[in-house]
Amino acid sequence: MANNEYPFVIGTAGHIDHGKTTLVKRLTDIDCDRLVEEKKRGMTIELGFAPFTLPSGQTISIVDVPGHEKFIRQMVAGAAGVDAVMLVIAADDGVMPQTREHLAILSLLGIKNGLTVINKIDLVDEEMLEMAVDDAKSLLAGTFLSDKPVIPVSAFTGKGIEELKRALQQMTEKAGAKSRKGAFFLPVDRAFHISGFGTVVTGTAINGEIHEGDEVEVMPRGILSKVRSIQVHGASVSTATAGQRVAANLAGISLDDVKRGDVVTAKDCFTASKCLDVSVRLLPGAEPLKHWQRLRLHVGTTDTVARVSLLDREQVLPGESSAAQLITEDHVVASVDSCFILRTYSPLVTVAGGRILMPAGERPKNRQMKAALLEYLDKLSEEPPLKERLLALINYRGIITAADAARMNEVSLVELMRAVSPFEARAEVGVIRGGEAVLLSKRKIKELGETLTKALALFHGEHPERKGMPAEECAKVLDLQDTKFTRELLSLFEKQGIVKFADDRARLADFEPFDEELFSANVAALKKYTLQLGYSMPSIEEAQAALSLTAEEMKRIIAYLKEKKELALITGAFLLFPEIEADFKEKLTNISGDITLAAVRDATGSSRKYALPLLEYFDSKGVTRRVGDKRILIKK
Ligand SMILES: Nc1nc2c(ncn2[C@@H]2O[C@H](COP(=O)(O)OP(=O)(O)OP(=O)(O)O)[C@@H](O)[C@H]2O)c(=O)[nH]1
Repeated sequence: MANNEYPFVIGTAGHIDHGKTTLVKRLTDIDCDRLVEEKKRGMTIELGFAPFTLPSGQTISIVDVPGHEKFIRQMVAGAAGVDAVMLVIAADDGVMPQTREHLAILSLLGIKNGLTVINKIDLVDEEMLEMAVDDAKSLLAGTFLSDKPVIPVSAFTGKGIEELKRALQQMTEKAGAKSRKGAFFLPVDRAFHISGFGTVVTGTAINGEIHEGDEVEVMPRGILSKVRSIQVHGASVSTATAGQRVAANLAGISLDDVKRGDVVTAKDCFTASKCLDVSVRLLPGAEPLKHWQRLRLHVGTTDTVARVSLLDREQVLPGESSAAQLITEDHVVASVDSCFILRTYSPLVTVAGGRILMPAGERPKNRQMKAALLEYLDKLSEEPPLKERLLALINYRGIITAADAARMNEVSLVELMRAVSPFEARAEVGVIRGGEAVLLSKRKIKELGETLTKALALFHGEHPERKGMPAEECAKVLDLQDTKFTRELLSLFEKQGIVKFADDRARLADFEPFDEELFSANVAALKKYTLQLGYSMPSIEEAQAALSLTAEEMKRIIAYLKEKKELALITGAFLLFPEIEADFKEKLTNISGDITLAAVRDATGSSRKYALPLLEYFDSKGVTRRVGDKRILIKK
């Protein structure tokens, strides 16, 4: 960029033949009606950019937006890169229908700065001029131009032009260019081939900058290319900045790969989508906008068919705004905060427009998601600063990779992490850093924490012998694909005091950890000791004393063996292992006569103290049935 060049773009608007092109020529000495076809038809059909030197010596750009109703979509394309507008009204004609429509569209496109020029004053007398000015002022009332200058000129004779130049300088100084930080975004308004050169695209850069040699992506198809050379206003440069009119020669792609409506962007920064989250405003004179109404959408240089999904109402009334989703027929690549226009088909009339809140939206799958989406879009409608946008996104999604959050907000990962860090410090957002960084909302952490603590309580009950749930199992419980991520999450839970995480296992904070190996050894010792005693089975207390176990250890071993059905406690709290149970059953089967207590005692070599409770236990299990003082074997 030359030193005195300032990335500020003024667009023209106004009714056909009110003298926009003549005025731009008068200001800049450039005839934007340069195409042969335009000359033939006497109309501007291609956006014409002209460098304009302010009285201060600074050079800004004027884009001569065509005036004919048919070419409104080109104005939308141009307006996306416009900082201020010059609305031209001919003094002899006054306010005309297209003056009104253009003003409405400019408001919808979010233009906030500008001034009004009353042109062709050489054709009217004082009184007519006064009327034209009054007429203009009543049109401007309540719009962004109401408190801005209205300057009478004659593009033809040059009268008033110096005043206009000064007013344009003041406007530029006061307004300042739009903030255009962020990833490079260039909606393509023309693509053509120059032999010996290759494919060239032109457009107004909306965000960021590009340099010679940069890798870029042609969206929505995601075709990668390299910037071979760049021109700004016809001069070769090595860097082009947002706000400038750019021609870029793209290496390695053919003219089939890129067309008007595509977007040349920084690599991996934008997402092509068929669902745009927006704030839509219906023009005061329009018919009510119905849910699922099919309209023509213009955004940047793209136009396509879109259905308007109203999230919380059946219709939007004239003059009202609402959060909505635009469901498009083609993939659209839009930048956050860019403006759009909706037009009916027949007649082809602009009815609504608004701002894109989130370019890659998701259709809500249920009522709860819809409510969350609405809350999120309401927040975005307030045009919050980045930090709050991010918090709203994280709260809405619950869990999102930092890379996705950065892409959706068109900021670098570094900027994103910086913006998130105060929330992390206040535990409003959880950040998982191992591998790809992931952001979690407080609510999501709570939900996941609750799911995990419930699962752990069950787990501890079922596996009292185990120290905790392995990380892999936790991943399944939490419905997370990635165990590595789960481990990081478990560490975060530990930091927040939700669970304990050690030796790759999670356990409830109040669950007593213990040595699993020692536990297994104790289980084996108990079994060995009990089986050695045969039919003189020990009570819990006897076994505990014999093996020198604590009451707590014994309790855990018994719970573990019972859970695994490897131990039964029979009346009087004797320990019965399955081996003895099986042996007892076999012995009963082998008794040739009646199964009496005496016969059982003899067969097992045990005393009444053990034989009777064993028989009663078998009765309770339905293996035997007592008839008088005998037993009948039911299950053999
Ligand atoms: N007398 C007079 N004629 C003017 C003035 N400005 C423009 N004209 C004439 O008005 C006609 C239309 O001017 P343009 O500059 O082409 O108008 P435009 O608004 O750019 O028109 P479109 O590009 O078709 O939208 C031309 O014949 C101009 O010579 C002016 O200040 N005084």
